[in-house]
Amino acid sequence: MNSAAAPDDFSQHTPMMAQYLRIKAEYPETLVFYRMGDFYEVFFDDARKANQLLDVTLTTRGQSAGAPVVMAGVPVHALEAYLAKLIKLGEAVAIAEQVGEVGASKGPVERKVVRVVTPGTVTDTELLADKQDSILLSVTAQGKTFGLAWLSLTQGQLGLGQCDERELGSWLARLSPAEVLVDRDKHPAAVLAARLPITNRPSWQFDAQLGLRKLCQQLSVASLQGFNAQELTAAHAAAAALLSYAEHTQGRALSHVKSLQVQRATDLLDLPPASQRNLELTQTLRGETSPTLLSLLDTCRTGMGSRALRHWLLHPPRDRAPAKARQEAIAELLTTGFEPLREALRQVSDVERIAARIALRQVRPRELAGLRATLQILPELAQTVPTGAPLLDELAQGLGASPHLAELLIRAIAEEPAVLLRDGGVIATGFDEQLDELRAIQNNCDAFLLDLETRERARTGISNLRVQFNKVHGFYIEVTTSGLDKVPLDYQRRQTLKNAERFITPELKTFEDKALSAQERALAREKLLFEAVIDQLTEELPTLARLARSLAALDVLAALAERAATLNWCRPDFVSHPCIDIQGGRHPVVEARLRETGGGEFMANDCRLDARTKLMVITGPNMGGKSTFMRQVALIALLSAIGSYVPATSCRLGPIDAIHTRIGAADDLANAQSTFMLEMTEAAAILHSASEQSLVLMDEIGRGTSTFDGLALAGAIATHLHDKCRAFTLFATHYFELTEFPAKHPQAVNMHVSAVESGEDIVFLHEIQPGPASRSYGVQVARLAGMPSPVVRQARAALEALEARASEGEIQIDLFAPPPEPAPSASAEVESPLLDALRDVDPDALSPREAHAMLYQLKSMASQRH
Ligand SMILES: Nc1ncnc2c1ncn2[C@@H]1O[C@H](COP(=O)(O)OP(=O)(O)OP(=O)(O)O)[C@@H](O)[C@H]1O
Repeated sequence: MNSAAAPDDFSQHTPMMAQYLRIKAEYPETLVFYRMGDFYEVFFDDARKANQLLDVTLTTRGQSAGAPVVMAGVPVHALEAYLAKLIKLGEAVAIAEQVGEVGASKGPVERKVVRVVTPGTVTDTELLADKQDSILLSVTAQGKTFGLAWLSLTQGQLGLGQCDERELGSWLARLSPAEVLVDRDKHPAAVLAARLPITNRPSWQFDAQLGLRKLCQQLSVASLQGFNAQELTAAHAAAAALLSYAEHTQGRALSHVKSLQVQRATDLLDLPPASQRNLELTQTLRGETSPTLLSLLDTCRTGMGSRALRHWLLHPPRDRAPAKARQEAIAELLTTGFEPLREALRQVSDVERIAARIALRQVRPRELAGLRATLQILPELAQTVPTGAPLLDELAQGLGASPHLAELLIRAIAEEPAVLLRDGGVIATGFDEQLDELRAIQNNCDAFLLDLETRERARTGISNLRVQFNKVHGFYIEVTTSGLDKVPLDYQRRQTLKNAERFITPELKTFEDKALSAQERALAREKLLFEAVIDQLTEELPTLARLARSLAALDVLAALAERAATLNWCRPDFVSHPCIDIQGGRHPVVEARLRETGGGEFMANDCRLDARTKLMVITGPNMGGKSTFMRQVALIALLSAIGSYVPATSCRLGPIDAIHTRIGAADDLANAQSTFMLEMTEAAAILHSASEQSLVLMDEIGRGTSTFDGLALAGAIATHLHDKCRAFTLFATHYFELTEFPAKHPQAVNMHVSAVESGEDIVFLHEIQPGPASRSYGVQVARLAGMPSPVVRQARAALEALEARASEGEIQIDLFAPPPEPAPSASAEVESPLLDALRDVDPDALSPREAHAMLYQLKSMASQRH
């Protein structure tokens, strides 16, 4: 049977199945974990899914409505591990707990969904990647405009943005959401292409007016004017679905979500998905997290720092002011020393996530102890922040979290609190008189029981009589079989064991009532007090959020300073005129890998582009270092934009608005059939959007098709980039014909990667030098790669023959000639004397001689025209 298609009338089912199906009907697209004793059970289709995804065994038990009940279960204690696995797979899980008293009413215990865990809304520390934020994104289209609204529940931050269809891919790559909410009837192609976990929501939830109202309510404002977001109606529509979904999964209002950021694509340096991928910023081309630029940079001491660093890297501002402020801070840290700050940061707990969990009232006692420890070391930590750079001063101020917060936590929370509140022992002694009294009763238990034992032994003469307690039977006096004849009359039998009897006396019963109720009351009291502490902490959420931001930014700055010092990087200079002037530039990741593997020294290279030289045609052998050189220029530009130092001896940069890359790489393998289409699609996108301030990397464009096609396209693309986009372009190619390009294009130059031949071998120098490469050395590279020698010999002979033939019958084609005008369309009214003349001819009126003359005249008119 299919549970999703189950009818609303569940009366033919067993009471428990009816209850389950009622819950499931509310969560048709979510796996429902239904608590039964020590297990969470899943039924029917959910069970089959769990069986596939989690490898848990399918069973059938009994029947309901005449069909066997298919089920699978996961043990309660292993829930987190299973949830983590499901979240990673992009699944959502609704957890239905037993909320009623056992036996309180007829039928099954009442159950309710207490939380829904989805990839974009998880807040459990165990389920979240330490170094990555979990973003929930909602996307919807209004006409041609796409509205985006996103939320980081753990940061308590909302974001809004709008873009057109072409830009949507960049937004998705930049935000890299864990879950995307879309209108169930309209799936934007870019969302599907990005292969992100999708959650369908009904169309009516994407309502702009509702969204605006919800946003205002959430942020406690009358309008969004103050955020410059009043007009973003498409984004409001996305926000409507976003907020209702987030509230629905948390089962409560999101009281801590109080900040809104409006992102405009024009504020950021554009990093399209292809650039993020090709430059291996956060993932290698194979999809691994290391070695990448982020893995090299991230020596942060806290998860907050690592997450902020990732954010900085994917959101480089175009405005240079923030980068300059960060540079200044790094310079100060380099002068004064960053190690003490980094050492202090080691002891800091994840304030950002703890704050979110306070807001969602999910915080655990130990997390509060962690927060307390962090608050206590803040004054010491603040001492390690150098003064002098405005940004550092501002961040140091953010560390001045109110001392009364630390004080509250010291007073309220036990030194080493229990893991769970329900175990007790969370509130510190001395915080609450009533709790202390209740605890004293419990603590006096031991003394009372010892005393009673001594007294009863004396009274009865049973020397091995024992007074004890267990959870099931409470307090009792145990007498072994040998002493049973001495048992007094006031002993009432409680339980019979094999070799002993257990009794209770009126005195012990009275004590038991007092002790047990004291324990229960103490637990209830602790719960109440804990809630009150959370209430007080909730008031301080803005302070905690500011503290988290300051700690994260300090961590990133200290890590960037450490990287600059360890890897010998320099501080880039920003200028207002167009230029990319890098001296001694290196590719940081390739350099680090060479060092790790003992692969030799990295060869540093310069790159000079300015208003007069905007395009480099780079030639040279495969493996010569072309791709590495181009990528390093892009990475240096990006690192500069985020305020980092860069791997170079000096660097001067004018304004840059985008980094576009077209690099054929591993994606070619994955999409073998569409390689050329992909290549052209990416190239077309670049030609459409690159501006004079963009940096464009074109690596071997045209290699996905036949030589002539490829060469012709490469020539035309280079021409467009040079003449129309006028972007800073690094154009690596294996088409030698393109080395002619600079001769006809004043802003282009030839560069090549050097290599020397020694005998039949080739040695790569990895040095970028002016001028075109002398030849391509393909055969030598193949030999290096271990190609069998007969193949190398045959290839060499064939190459010589081809070269000889080419030089004999060389045809000169102007690859870069301006394109011909498009042919006039048939319908267009074209002024043509030839056509006019032809129209005037009356063939029947012409003598053969005249006809002959006319033919000559028309022919001569036609050849004049072309
Ligand atoms: N500047 C450098 N210094 C030292 N080694 C380098 C340098 N540049 C590249 N290399 C080494 O050479 C290898 C090949 O470089 P790269 O992939 O950039 O060559 P390529 O010219 O783009 O080759 P292909 O045309 O086959 O893609 C790199 O993996 C690296 O190990």
